Amino acid sequence: MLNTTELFEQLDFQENPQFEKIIANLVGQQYSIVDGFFNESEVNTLRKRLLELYDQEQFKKSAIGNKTNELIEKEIRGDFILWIDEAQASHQAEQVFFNKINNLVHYLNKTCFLGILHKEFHFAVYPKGTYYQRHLDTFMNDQRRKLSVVCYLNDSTWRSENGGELIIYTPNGEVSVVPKPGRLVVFESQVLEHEVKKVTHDKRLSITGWLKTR
Ligand SMILES: O=C(O)CCC(=O)C(=O)O
Ligand SMILES: [Fe+2]
Repeated sequence: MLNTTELFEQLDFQENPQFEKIIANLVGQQYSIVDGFFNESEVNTLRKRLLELYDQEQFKKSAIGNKTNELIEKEIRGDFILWIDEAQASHQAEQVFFNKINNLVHYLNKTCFLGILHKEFHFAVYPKGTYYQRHLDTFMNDQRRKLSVVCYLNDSTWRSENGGELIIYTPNGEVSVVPKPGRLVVFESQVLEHEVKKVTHDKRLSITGWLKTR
């Protein structure tokens, strides 16, 4: 019998401990939290890019639904978003982001046969006082959303007192996630309800997206 490492060698495939952890977590508890998914310099590059686009007023009020079917509903969510078009992503920041995400997607498809064929990602800014009420990411019309992926781009001065925690409602209780820079959260879009608590200081910065089947 081959062990996993030998099997991967034969498949000309490099085992990735970080991705393995995500898979093990997803199998065991339907979500995974990975610190340092993006390193400090990558987070700085991404944050700078986000703020540049935000300052150019390219963001718009978020809506309920998906990219093609949006309904603005201020009571439910208060963030501002900008969809990222990967095909147009010429900037270094977007390339850093998609390189790593695409590696993860290839890994998931190869090792778990997840069949991820599409992705959609947006930058998000939650100004002070905003939140996103408890919801399921597939609630409107998108059953193709398989995994939700959130990556936090706040700077290192972000504190838990700033609010804006992500609460994931699991069968075993609530999990509270502080939006620390570089932290990635992945969870099953069709299964786990979640919410973003009100931001009480500063503005909360992130990239959120979905890995989708056909
Ligand atoms: O920013 C987060 O932590 C989660 C955002 C979210 O739930 C969403 O955009 O659907
Ligand atoms: Fe969500």
